[in-house]
Amino acid sequence: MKLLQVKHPLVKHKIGLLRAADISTKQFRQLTAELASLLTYEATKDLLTETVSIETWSGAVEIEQIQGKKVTIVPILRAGLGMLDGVLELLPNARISVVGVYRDEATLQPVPYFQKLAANLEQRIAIVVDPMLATGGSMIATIDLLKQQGAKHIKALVLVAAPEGINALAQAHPDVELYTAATDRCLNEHGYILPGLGDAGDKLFGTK
Ligand SMILES: O=P(O)(O)OC[C@H]1O[C@H](OP(=O)(O)OP(=O)(O)O)[C@H](O)[C@@H]1O
Ligand SMILES: O=c1cc[nH]c(=O)[nH]1
Ligand SMILES: [Mg+2]
Repeated sequence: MKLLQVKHPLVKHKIGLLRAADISTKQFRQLTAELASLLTYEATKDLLTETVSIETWSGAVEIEQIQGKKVTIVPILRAGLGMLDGVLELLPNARISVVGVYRDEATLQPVPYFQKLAANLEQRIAIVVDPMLATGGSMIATIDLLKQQGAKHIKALVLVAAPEGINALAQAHPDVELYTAATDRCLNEHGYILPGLGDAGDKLFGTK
């Protein structure tokens, strides 16, 4: 599996701010969206362009346009919604495919509960977004579902990844590309990432 930890200074700075225990809901939301944009910039570096001729004020000019496959963004409910606006900022025409998966607190197993996917997934690059890759179960279940519906080209964007989740995802879906802002130490006995962010969904939605 291709794994890219984005080392840009802005990413390092913003992920650091996101870890503060006393962060406000507003700041958590804002940084999550900003980091999502920065990861999207990295994850779209290999999009192909083609040269086309357009009319400008000074005559015909050749410009480059993104060609080929269209994109669908796939936020995993709930916490993935916090990244959606940041991705849309750079890909404003992308279709959105929503997948609901929660992690059973006792078993840590993913429980899918919603899906509404864009059409023609086989013709699209799917960019799956979720701030946390812990055991990897939620991401793997989402990618299983996308592949069952025809998706062939999948990139996953996360803010914090645990080694356990990276290994599980690499085993289950070696063809997927994973972009992360940080790779953390390990999971605790409740399956939370250390040092991590805590519960990203609760922080984004102001629950608990
Ligand atoms: O890698 P995993 O072990 O599957 O854990 C990561 C998942 O857990 C969190 O979701 P959660 O179940 O808390 O749902 P929420 O987003 O609705 O809070 C997080 O947003 C991921 O989806
Ligand atoms: O550390 C973790 C693990 C799963 N889900 C979260 O929101 N945080
Ligand atoms: Mg949660």
